[in-house]
Amino acid sequence: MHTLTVDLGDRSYPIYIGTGLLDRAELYTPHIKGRQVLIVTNETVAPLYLQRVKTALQQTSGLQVDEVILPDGEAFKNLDTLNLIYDALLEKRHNRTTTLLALGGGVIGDMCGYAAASYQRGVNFIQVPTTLLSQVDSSVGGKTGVNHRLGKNMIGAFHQPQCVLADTETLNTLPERELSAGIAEVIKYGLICDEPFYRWLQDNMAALMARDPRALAYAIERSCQNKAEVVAQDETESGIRATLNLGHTFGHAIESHQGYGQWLHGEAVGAGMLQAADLSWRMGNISAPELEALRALLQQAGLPVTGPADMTVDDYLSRMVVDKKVLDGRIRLVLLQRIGEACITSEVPRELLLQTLQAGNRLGCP
Ligand SMILES: NC(=O)c1ccc[n+]([C@@H]2O[C@H](COP(=O)([O-])OP(=O)(O)OC[C@H]3O[C@@H](n4cnc5c(N)ncnc54)[C@H](O)[C@@H]3O)[C@@H](O)[C@H]2O)c1
Ligand SMILES: O=C(O)C(=O)C[C@@H](O)[C@H](O)[C@H](O)COP(=O)(O)O
Ligand SMILES: [Zn+2]
Repeated sequence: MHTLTVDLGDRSYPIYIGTGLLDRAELYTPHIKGRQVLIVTNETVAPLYLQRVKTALQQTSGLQVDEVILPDGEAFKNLDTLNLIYDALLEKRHNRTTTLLALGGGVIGDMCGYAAASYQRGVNFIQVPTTLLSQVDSSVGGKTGVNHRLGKNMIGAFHQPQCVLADTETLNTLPERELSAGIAEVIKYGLICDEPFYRWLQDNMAALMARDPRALAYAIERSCQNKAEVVAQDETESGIRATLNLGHTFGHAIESHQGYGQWLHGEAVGAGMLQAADLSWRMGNISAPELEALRALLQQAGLPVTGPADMTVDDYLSRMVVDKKVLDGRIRLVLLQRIGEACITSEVPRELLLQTLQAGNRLGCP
């Protein structure tokens, strides 16, 4: 097992990464302060992993262990589903010392985290991510929340977990499409802050897609290390943390326009990162061969390299103007300064943005 730390002073917490961690009672217990735990999971993950987590927790005598099993999917990441968590907490009389435990992917982690941030004005929670995307990104950093019909993650809070327990063996049951979605966020770290990792990904994408355990473990650790460093510098996104949003202004527009769940978050981010890279090329920041190499890497990872065929420029713009990074009414975008370095700008010439949005499957063409 490898242990990384998210360094936030007296709110620092560990990220445990390894195999067989779900069963290890001693990893959970130091992070459970009271006598109650509510496991939040969904109908897909519960039959696979719920009993193992319960068995581990029940080794602590006197601990009340309850569960709530939510419907599965991005379409259920909303306030209605959140209410099912509050219902369970109240019906089972959970108090302020309770601990919530998110067992599942990013949808479960974001919703469980927001329930923890808001229940009785804030209780503890633990992240047990079971998708690649949640192990490399969503379980770390304390962004929690739910979607609104008009925008992604529009209702939420920053609320850090007590620990993150990433059992990489859970990835053995993950559908191929979800593996690819997770790889999109992995590629993101290479692009925004870690060029050597980007080169490693170019050399090792076939191993990752074949779920080589060593390659996966390395990619997860390196991704978490990168994210932990950014979060430690800027927990609430007043500056550098926004770089973790590369591709997301385009990607969130795709997700909400298509209807949540039609495009997976990672798929929309994959297409969105290529749009951001196309714009970076139009701005003269990266070369045409670098743009082509990114397209090839995304394709090798099984990710889309164009947005939805039927999405118009106006469809994009009407969604992009509600992005959380908008400042003084102006869209702010994360672009590439070069491969391995991102920049945040509201100074993009409008005609270049329109060219990118119009380019469709001809990204990278004048
Ligand atoms: N908070 C953050 O910092 C952050 C970062 C990135 C993404 N997100 C959010 O995360 C969400 C996407 O997360 P995701 O990609 O994990 O999607 P997800 O949570 O929908 O999980 C993907 C699918 O895999 C299933 N699943 C989970 N674990 C499994 C396993 N081990 N075996 C088989 N099936 C399994 C789930 O039930 C679901 O059907 C989005 O809502 C996105 O906005 C948040
Ligand atoms: O942790 C962050 O910061 C991120 O931006 C990570 C993203 O991958 C993630 O999708 C996040 O939820 C997007 O945040 P939002 O503030 O744009 O909703
Ligand atoms: Zn994301």
